[in-house]
This record gives sequence, C-alpha cells and structure tokens, in this order.
Amino acid sequence: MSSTEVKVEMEELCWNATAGGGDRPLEHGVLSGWEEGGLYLTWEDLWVTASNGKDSSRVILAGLTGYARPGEVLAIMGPSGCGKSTLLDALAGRLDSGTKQSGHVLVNGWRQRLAFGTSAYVTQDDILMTTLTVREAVYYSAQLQLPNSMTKSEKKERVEMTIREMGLQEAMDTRIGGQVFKGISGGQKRRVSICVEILTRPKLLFLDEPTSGLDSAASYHVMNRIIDLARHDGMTIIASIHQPSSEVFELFDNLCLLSSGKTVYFGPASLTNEFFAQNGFPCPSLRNPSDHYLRTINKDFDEEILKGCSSQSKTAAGAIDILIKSYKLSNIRQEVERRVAEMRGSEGAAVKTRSQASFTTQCIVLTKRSFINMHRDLGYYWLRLAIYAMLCLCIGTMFYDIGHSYGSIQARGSVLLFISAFLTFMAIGGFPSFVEDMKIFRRERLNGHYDVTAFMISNMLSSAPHLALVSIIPAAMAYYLVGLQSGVDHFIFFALVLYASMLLVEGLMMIVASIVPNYLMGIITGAGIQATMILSAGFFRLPNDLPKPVWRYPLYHIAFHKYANQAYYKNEFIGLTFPNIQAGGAATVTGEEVLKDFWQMEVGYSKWVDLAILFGMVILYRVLFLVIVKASEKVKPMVRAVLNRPPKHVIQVMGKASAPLDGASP
Ligand SMILES: Nc1ncnc2c1ncn2[C@@H]1O[C@H](COP(=O)(O)OP(=O)(O)OP(=O)(O)O)[C@@H](O)[C@H]1O
Repeated sequence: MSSTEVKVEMEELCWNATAGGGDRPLEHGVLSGWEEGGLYLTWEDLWVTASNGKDSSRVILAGLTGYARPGEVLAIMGPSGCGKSTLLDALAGRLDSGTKQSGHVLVNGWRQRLAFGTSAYVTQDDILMTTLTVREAVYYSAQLQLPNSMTKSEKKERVEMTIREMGLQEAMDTRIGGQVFKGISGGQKRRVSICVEILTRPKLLFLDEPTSGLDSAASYHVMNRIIDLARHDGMTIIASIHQPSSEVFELFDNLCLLSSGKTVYFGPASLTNEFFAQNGFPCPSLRNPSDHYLRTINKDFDEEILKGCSSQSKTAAGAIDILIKSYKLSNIRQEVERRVAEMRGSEGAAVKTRSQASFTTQCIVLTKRSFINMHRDLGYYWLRLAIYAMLCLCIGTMFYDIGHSYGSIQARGSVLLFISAFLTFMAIGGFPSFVEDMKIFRRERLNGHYDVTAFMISNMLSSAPHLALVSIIPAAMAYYLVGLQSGVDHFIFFALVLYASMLLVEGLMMIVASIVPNYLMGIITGAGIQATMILSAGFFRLPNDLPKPVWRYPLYHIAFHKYANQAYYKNEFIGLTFPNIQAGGAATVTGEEVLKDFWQMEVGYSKWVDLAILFGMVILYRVLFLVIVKASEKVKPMVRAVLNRPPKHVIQVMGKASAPLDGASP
C-alpha cells in the first residue's frame, strides 16, 4: 500500500464517530465541560535533546504535538527508552539539567509554571517514608494538603476512602518498609504513592507507570478508579503505561504512541486498532491490542514479531516508518492540530500551588511526622547513640581520673580536641537517613505538599530532642569518668557546646544534601568540609603560626570548630591551676595562662560568647539551606521559561486571552 493510499484510507477514519467515552464536542475558541476549574495542557513541536557529555545533541523527543483535557485520560505508550518519562517530565516542567527543551507547553493557553507545587506527579520510583504505616503516610499527607476548613474526621474519612479505593485496606497498618526491614510489597507501595497524590483531587495528574508491579486485576481497579476521578472531578490525567491489559486499554480516552521520541500515533485510543490495520498491521484476534502495537514498533527485537502482517515491511523499523508517515498525513493528526489550536485561546483556571493547609498546620504535621520517623529509624539516632556511648566509654577509661598534674594539661587538651573534632565529625552518620528525607522532601515539594520553611523548621524541631539525648548521655559518661572540671554548671556548658556542634553538623549536612543529593558524594563532600574546618580551627597549627593574612583569616574565622574548641577549653581550664614544672613545681600556672601561652587562644571574651556564636551559626546554616533550596527552585523554571518561548502565531492567538497568570507570560 502506497503512502497516498494510506492517506486516503486514513481520511475515512472519522474522529468523533468512534472516539472514546471521554470525547466532548468542541465549540469555537472555548472548550465546553470543565472550563471553571480544569487545566488544558497543550504542547506543540516539543523537542528535548540531551545537553551533557557524549550524548549532547542526542534527540530524546522529536517535535511532539498533543494535548490533554480535563475529564480525560491520555495514555503514553511505547517501547522502553522511547521517551515516555521524558515527555511527562517536559510537560510537568521537571526535566533535569542534562536536557534542553524547545517548542512550547501551554496550560490553559498560557505559558504558566507547572513545576513546584502546581501539579501532582507520581514518579516511577516510590519515594515514601519507610517507617510509617500506610495509614499514617496517607493521613499525614492529607493533613499537609487538605484545607484547614475540612474537619479532622472529614480528612480521616477521605484517607480511609482513598486507601480502600486503592485496595490497601489489608495493609493499612503495615509499615511501608525499605532496605532494613521488609514492609508492604512493591505493588502496594505503588498504590500508596498514587493515594497521596489523588487525595486532593489535583487538577493535573501525571502518572509514570502507575500499574508497574500490579497484577492485572489490581491494574484494572487502580486505573478504573483514576479514570473515575478524571471524569467525576474534571481532572486532567496523563499516564505513561507499559503494558495495559485490553480492559485497561479500553479505559483510555487518548493514546500517544512513541517510538524513539517520535509520534507513531496520537489520537483516540479507540481508533488505534483501525489505524494499525489500515497500514497493514492488523491486530490478531486473540492478541491484546496494546501488546500488538508495542510489538509492532519495538525495534530492539525485530524480525520475528512481525510474522503474519500484511504490510510490505516485516521489520519493526520499516513498520515504524510506515506508521509515522501515515500518521503525519492522516486526518487524525489534523484533528489533533485543530484541537491544539482551539485550546490556545481557551480560558481556564490559574495554576495554583496545591497545598491548602496553613503554614502552622504544615509545621506541626511535619514536625510530628519527622519526629516519629527519626524515633523509629534505628540508623538515624539510636545507632549513633550506642556508638557515641561506646566511644565515650573508651574516652572515659583511657583518660580516667585525669587529675591536676602538669601532664594533665596536655591530656585535657587532647580529650577536648577529640570531642570537639571527632565526636562532632561523627554526626555525619545521620547523612544517609537525611538523604532519604531529602528525596521525600523533593517529591513532596515538587507536588506542592508544603513550604520549604515549614520543612526546615520541622526538621530542626524534631531532631533537637534526639540530638540532645545523643549529646547529653555520652557526654556525661566521658565528662565524669575523665574527671573534667567539677561543677554541674561546667558539665551543662560542656554538653551545650557538644549539642550546638552536633546541630551545626546536621545543618551543614542539610546544605550539602541540598547541593549534592547523591549519598556517597554527600558523605565525601561533608567529610572534606569538616576536615578542612578542623584543620583550620587553630589547634593543629596554632593561631599565631597560621599563614598570614590571606590564608589564615577566612577559614580560621569561619570554622565552627574554632569556637567549639575555645568554649570547651575556657570551660575546662579557667578556674584551674597546675604545678609549674619549669619553675621546679614550686610555682603554679593558671588555666588562663595555659590558654593564652600554650594554645594562643582568644581569652579576651567569655566562653558564653563562643557558645552564642555557635548557636548563631546553627541558625545561619539553616537559613543558608533555605536560601539554597528556594534559589534552586527559582532558577530551574527561569531557565525553562527562556527555552520554552511560544512561536509568533501562538502569541498572536494568545493576545486575546486573559491576563497572564502566576507570573506567566504569553
Ligand atoms: N538527561 C539525559 N541525558 C541523556 N539521555 C537521556 C537523558 N534523559 C533521558 N535520556 C535518554 O532518553 C531515552 C528516553 O528515556 P525515558 O526515561 O524517557 O524512556 P522511557 O520510555 O520512559 O523508558 P522506560 O519505559 O524504560 O522507563 C533513554 O534512552 C534515556 O537514556
């Protein structure tokens, strides 16, 4: 069959006659149905290329055009690696920095920012808090997202209902689980991920492989419920899906079939069969249609799979060529373009951030959730507490009853330095758990569950009591076994310095995690920064001997270990006297003299000033974290906005539409 013949036959396929249940009539310029609140998404000539390394300029998506409408579900299908996730990311404004995007994506006819809290996105990986039960995970999410106007019991009811709809009632009180302990299954995790995103009935929902890990019955029920939501609540749903059963396939309104980033077919799912048949690739009667489409266009396993087709081409590569050419000439494509053009001028709802809970509610709920997570996670603090206790027992026995001899000056210096450097350094052990928290934070942030400041405050509040335990118990063991300066006030000060130092390392690791999210790279970076600070704190190389002035001052003054050292030393030495061996032991040397002459410390101000500087730095580190996260959230959409300029004809059409929303511009 020549391509002209294919074109003629394709023109006979009438869009509206056989389109799926969700197809609605279009009126000129305005879409009927969900105008009040729905989000219309259109994309035209959308290109995505890799922009990093060897792959730079590799085309991932090649000029795609399509749309998604409220009340409908668009399924994206294609062989593995064809660009399904990339298309979802591009539409959701979440492409990573290793890619470049061109063409344009419009929401309600306008270029609006979708990233950071405006759409719900269920990613391929299930990033959930492993220590929570299913009920807790969904309930905390509900509290974070649902409006304050809903009562507690209404929220609970919504949670229970959503959990049941996803078939998770049996697993409600089972912990999600992760690497350390086994919890619910992979398929159940998938459904929990969907639960937390559909709670608020988001206007726009992206689902990347929602049914992976589910059996066919569960897949059908989950997709059926999602489609119910689309129809009932006017949600716009775009789902990439691998291998739907024929029942699931029948639920979709539109289908976007991709191969190597190119459109093989975009149109009503119900017309796909005819499209394939018309081009010489009819679906055998006993085969699942979606299996057939994917086998026909899968170049990775050519030859055999096309046996029996009536087309001239028996290879997938040839089949793809025929289908792409035929689609370009078809009236299905023209209809898609017409609808995309219609939607350019449509007027719909503004893109808003999703969480409707107040800032205070977010802070309270996040603090509670984070506290429970830290409490239940053995690796977060309990293991550290045990290791710290063991280490402090070693310190205590090794430096037991240190005394007040001349030699005890050096021994006191060593034990305090060890505590200030290594005991603090070990706080880095919380990083792996924190990286997991950050992954959850990123997912929830992108989905608009809460504010960054709420996360920062809650993290600080929930970790504070745990860190206090880790500092006080081991510190007391070391302090009293060694026999450091007597007096409860001295011990309390000592524990406060250790506590502040631990808070500082946590803050530092939060900053590192916001820049280097990878766990190994983060540990290396965090360790490197701390080692540099310890080295420049004026102990290994005494302050007066440090290179002057260029090298000395910045690091010496920035390193928090300097202030921690000074605080420990002042707390310990001031008020003590030691026999002066150089003077034959007859005279004594005071603690102040030791600090000034021996360690060249700044004794002109009180130890409380050092402690205040440490707590000041604790706040500074948290604020820095906040600034970095907020800045990174702003930079990404700005870069995207520059690349995502609509062509001239779009600007002309949009000129008649309403004013730009949410900082958007036409
Ligand atoms: N930042 C990037 N740099 C280079 N190549 C990329 C980048 N992002 C995606 N790709 C490549 O683009 C192709 C499409 O990736 P994508 O994850 O979108 O495929 P997919 O259809 O979702 O695959 P699967 O079904 O297996 O999840 C892959 O070959 C992938 O390696």
